[in-house]
Amino acid sequence: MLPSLLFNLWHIHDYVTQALKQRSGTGEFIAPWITKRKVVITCDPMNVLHITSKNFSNYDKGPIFREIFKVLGKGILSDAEEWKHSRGLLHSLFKQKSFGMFLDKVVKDKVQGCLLPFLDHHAEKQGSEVDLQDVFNRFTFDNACYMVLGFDPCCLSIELPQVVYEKFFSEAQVALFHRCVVPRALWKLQKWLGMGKERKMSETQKISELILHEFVRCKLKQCMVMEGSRFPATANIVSHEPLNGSTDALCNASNFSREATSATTKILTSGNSRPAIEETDFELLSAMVKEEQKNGKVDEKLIRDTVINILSAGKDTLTAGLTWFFWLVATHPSVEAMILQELKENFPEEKRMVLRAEQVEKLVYLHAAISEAMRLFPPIPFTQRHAIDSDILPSGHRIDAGTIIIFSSYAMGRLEEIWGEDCLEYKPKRWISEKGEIIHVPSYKYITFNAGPRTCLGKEMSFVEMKMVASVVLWNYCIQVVERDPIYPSLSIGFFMKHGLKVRITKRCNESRV
Ligand code: HEM
Repeated sequence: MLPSLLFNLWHIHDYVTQALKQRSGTGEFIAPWITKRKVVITCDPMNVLHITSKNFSNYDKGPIFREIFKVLGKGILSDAEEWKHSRGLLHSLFKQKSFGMFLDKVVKDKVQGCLLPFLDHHAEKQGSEVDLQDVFNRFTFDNACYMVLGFDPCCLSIELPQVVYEKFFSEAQVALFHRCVVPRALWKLQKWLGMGKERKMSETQKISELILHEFVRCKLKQCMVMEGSRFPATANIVSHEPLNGSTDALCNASNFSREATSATTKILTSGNSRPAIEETDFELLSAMVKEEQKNGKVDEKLIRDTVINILSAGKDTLTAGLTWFFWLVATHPSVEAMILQELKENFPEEKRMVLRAEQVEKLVYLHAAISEAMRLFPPIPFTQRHAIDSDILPSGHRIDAGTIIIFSSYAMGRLEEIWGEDCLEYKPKRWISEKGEIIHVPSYKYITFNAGPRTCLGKEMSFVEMKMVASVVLWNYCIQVVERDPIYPSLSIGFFMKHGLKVRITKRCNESRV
């Protein structure tokens, strides 16, 4: 299958969807480059239920995932004890009311302070093109950093500055996807030779370790000072150097690292356009340190890995989700009209429509429009698992120990059996019941946020953030897609648009809200 796979790589998700359709939802093949293991690809909801929930303990991320995604370390995106520990920790933090309030404040401040001024600026320069994907990428990165680390790198500003860390974060996505599809020996060789995407990859690893190493260290020190005698003796902190050596050695390793060092220094010492973290704020890194302290041990590396896991889990997914959503709305005027109608009915007094988290809960149609966009274009289009022991799937396929199983969320979102004959159409109404409520679709059918014990921890906050952004942007601006570059996904772990989403923005007048 390799020649066919490589030939169809540019539209891999549609190719897989078609192939699965011809095989009643599940196909298997031997992948010689993955040590002759069997790979099973499925979009059968019963198989997905089995793997993610019913026989959960038999399916982990496995050694191949760990090798490919080594850059993510051993936090919540790993297996076994590290996963359990990190999941418990994050789950308890995310459900706290103060975290919800902090999220609301962070997003609202960023929308008001950066996103709206940026869009106003471009709306005034009529005719100027904006890449909305890039805008959302910067927006979500700034928010994620502020929420997790308590600093705002200010990637989203009118000058669109190059922020080294963000740039390499995005490049790592492409390199990781490359590792998933090319023979292992090839990417290993490229890594050894320091060539191509692998060169970028190792630079990314160096910089993320460098920056986070410094950051977590700084934060631990700060926490010690703030908490005084209540904070742990240093002996309780399990300390680690970055994987690739000491900070100094990293700085000397390449030009890139020197660049990174100055970026780090800048970040650590200044550059915060938002008010500094206040006492009542709930920045995750400090909250994690405090929570770990209650358990008697602060593992610096685990905290660092958890931080990088949250940054990568939360940033690109939201960027991809927002980008495809805005493209679909801009190309479906009837959906846009319904969203505006709902805003008008629910918030007749609001001028700019910068809503709070509790306000966006009322927006059922908008919720449906976002769910529908992520059905057709799931921000994580496929998920991989590894079978620990042999098993038989509900579809009858035999699974040997060590088999890799991939479930395609993209194909599942386009299954006629689940969504009906019009499954390829963008129809938010399919999500709304006669009573006007959101119809619950079980997560093993709508797999966008995964299912079972490893369901996404950020699902609710993602809807809140996306609704806050969508309501204010659609209310205030008309978005016209520039029809020049074709719209199709890039070959990346995150489901981005290959050429970005180029649009022209104008201010919306009252008449166009009717
Ligand atoms: C539209 C936005 C999002 C989508 C579509 C999404 C989707 C997913 C998916 C499919 C997984 C499973 C990945 C796998 O097991 O291989 C996952 C896991 C996870 N997500 Fe999200 N995610 C989104 C946003 C977020 C945000 C904003 C956060 C947090 C800030 C977050 C935190 C997590 C975490 C911690 C996990 C790991 C859960 C575990 O393995 O126990 N996600 N997400």
